[in-house]
Amino acid sequence: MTICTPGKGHHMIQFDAVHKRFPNGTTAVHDLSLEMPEGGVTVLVGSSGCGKTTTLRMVNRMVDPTSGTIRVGGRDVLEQDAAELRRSIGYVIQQSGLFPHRTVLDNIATVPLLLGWGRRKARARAAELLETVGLTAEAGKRYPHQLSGGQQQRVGVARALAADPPVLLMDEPFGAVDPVVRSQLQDELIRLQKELSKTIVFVTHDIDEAVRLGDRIAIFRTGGHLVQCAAPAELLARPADDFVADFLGAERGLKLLSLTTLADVPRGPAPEGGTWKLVLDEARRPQAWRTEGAEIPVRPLRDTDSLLAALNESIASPTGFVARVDADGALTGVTSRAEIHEHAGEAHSSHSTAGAAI
Ligand SMILES: Nc1ncnc2c1ncn2[C@@H]1O[C@H](COP(=O)(O)OP(=O)(O)OP(=O)(O)O)[C@@H](O)[C@H]1O
Repeated sequence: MTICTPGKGHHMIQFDAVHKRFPNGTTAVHDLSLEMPEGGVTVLVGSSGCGKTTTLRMVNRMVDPTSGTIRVGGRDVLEQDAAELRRSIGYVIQQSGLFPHRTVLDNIATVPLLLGWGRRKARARAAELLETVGLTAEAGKRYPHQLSGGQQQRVGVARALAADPPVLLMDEPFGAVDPVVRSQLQDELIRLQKELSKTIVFVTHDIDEAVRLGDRIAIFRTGGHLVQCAAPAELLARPADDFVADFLGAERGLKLLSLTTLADVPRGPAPEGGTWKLVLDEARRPQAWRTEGAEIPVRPLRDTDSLLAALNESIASPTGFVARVDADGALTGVTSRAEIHEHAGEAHSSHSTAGAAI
């Protein structure tokens, strides 16, 4: 049995020896002990049918466990009224689950109204949340089918946040949108989470999404077995077994580089007198690489960009150099392909030999 205990912080959600067997004999979750830290994102991943959704739905009692205990905020969920518990936990699903005959604003106001906030206050809160999730006031007057898939998902997130619940359950929330919109929605969630620090349980099939969003990732295999639960860097550097390694994919080394920033990689002055010259504007912002008779665009990187982005840029740049800039876009120096390569190798081996699971 894999037990996941993430350090000393407070655990908002605790699964203790939880088992779920459906009446038809299917074991969806097998002897699960898992703790989810307060204010952190725990991502549940694994192949289809491995029990992720069932695990998620046991948190708000949409499914009850056959045995074992689940606590939210220290309280056994089975000792709480199911409807009340559900209203106190935000829930976002793949198809947004919006009421088709209610306006977007009224959809978002659903839980506050159920909680007896009164129409005016509930709508004011809904209007505030529309803005929080990046939608216009005008969108609030429309009906769900008049929005794009990505916009509907934003409304789903706003609705889940309406009563400011401490816990959010998100079941493949971005599964039905195209990759560009998906990436935007992930960015938005990261931004929101920095502000709101909710305890989030997030189900996905997509390991890249898990690595991007998760503070911790729990990997399940068929039969509802938890195989490994760790911070993304730990998981990528030291998969517990072949199943996890296969699930992470052949590019797990590159994924690991996506978690390391460029900040510690040294930089030097831009090359002078060589084949390529870096053209700057009056604010020292890089404009292009220039060589005799040609100019090619430059894509400068900041210290907060990842080593993976740097590696990619160093390969794409015919000069072999990556231009580095500060927050205002002004040049701070350049780094060569060789240096980036060297640091990528070091970052990889330092993760692989780092201490025990965090
Ligand atoms: N109400 C139910 N009755 C019987 N079996 C069920 C029920 N709900 C889920 N199952 C079964 O339990 C197992 C786990 O299902 P679950 O939906 O939790 O998996 P999942 O990992 O979320 O899958 P997916 O990624 O495909 O959504 C599956 O074998 C599924 O068929």
